[in-house]
Amino acid sequence: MNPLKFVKDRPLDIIAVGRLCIDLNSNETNRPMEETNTFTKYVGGSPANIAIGSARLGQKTGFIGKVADDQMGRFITNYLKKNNIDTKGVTVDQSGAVTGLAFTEIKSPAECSILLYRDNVADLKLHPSEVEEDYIKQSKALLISGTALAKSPSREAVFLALEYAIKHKVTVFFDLDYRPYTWTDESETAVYYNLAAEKCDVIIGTREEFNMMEKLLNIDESDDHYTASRWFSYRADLVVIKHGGAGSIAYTKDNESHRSGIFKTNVLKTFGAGDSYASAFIYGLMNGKDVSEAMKMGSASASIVISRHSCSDAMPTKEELINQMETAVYEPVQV
Ligand SMILES: Nc1ncnc2c1ncn2[C@@H]1O[C@H](COP(=O)(O)OP(=O)(O)O)[C@@H](O)[C@H]1O
Ligand SMILES: O=C(O)C[C@@H](O)[C@H](O)C(=O)COP(=O)(O)O
Repeated sequence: MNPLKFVKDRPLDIIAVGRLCIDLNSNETNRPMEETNTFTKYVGGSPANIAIGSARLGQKTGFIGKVADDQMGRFITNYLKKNNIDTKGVTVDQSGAVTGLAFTEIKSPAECSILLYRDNVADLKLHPSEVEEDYIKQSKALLISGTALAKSPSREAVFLALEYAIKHKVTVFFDLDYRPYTWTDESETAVYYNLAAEKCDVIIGTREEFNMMEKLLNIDESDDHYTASRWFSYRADLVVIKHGGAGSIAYTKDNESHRSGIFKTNVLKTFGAGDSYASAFIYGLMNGKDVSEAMKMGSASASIVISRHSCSDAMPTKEELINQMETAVYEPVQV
């Protein structure tokens, strides 16, 4: 069963809002970053990865974001265009802001970390005046990403995008994407995450991200069902809680639950799992799949991306995704 009803006949399937950054992934693996010397540069940033994944699957994809006025900003914009992503909503910062960098470390397949350089980044300077209502109303869906709530004016830009989406019946997906580095105060984080989540139709996050949101309200040790049910009294129709290698669980407003296992894979690194899961999960829901099948698509996409070096570059095509679902070993859920 798919609880979502998307408006039809719009030029775009999905517009992502948020950061466009650079991933610098260590080429030397199985060692700490202190012992690595070379990195490969990829486009990064959770919403950027999800947008690239969506476009790779054939979704008509747009983006609302801000890039630095430098070589990195141009590298990013060119890459989006090469991946058939509409960049009308991407503006260029003129304040001297820089591109966020994510240095990634692969100590072992299970022990990866991300070192974020995010001071004075262009993506958080996205201004409400740069969010176009006429652009958002051309899309069936909008994806927002939690880190864009970390600072003004990006925060207000996201809330304006949410208002436009609601006004024009654009289905809103919220990928929680909690990066503690980007925030200064956990209660501030939780306040804005909760306020944004009230306006969203689908909320996707890990158990830890939902715990952060609930800690503010002195809700400790809640379970996935309680977490999901909190949001059905607002706009949410679907809440997904991800549990890493143990799979994921989704709850719908009509009290159905769906569990998805994982696809066995040769894990090179674990980051990229969430973004690839989100892009294929959303693709499945927008292309007539029921929740369980869409979750399996998300899991299959994640299993491909964590076996590869990058996130954005590694996002699978439709053919790769179908092949993975047909050939990889599926391990039933453990959550
Ligand atoms: N070791 C793994 N092997 C196979 N699939 C995995 C593995 N880790 C995560 N996944 C898949 O990726 C999805 C998202 O991973 P998770 O780590 O929960 O999200 P995030 O990357 O946002 O923290 C999981 O629900 C699962 O389908
Ligand atoms: O989101 C960032 O700024 C870093 C990403 O580009 C990076 O690829 C990553 O951490 C992916 O995160 P995940 O998919 O949530 O594991």
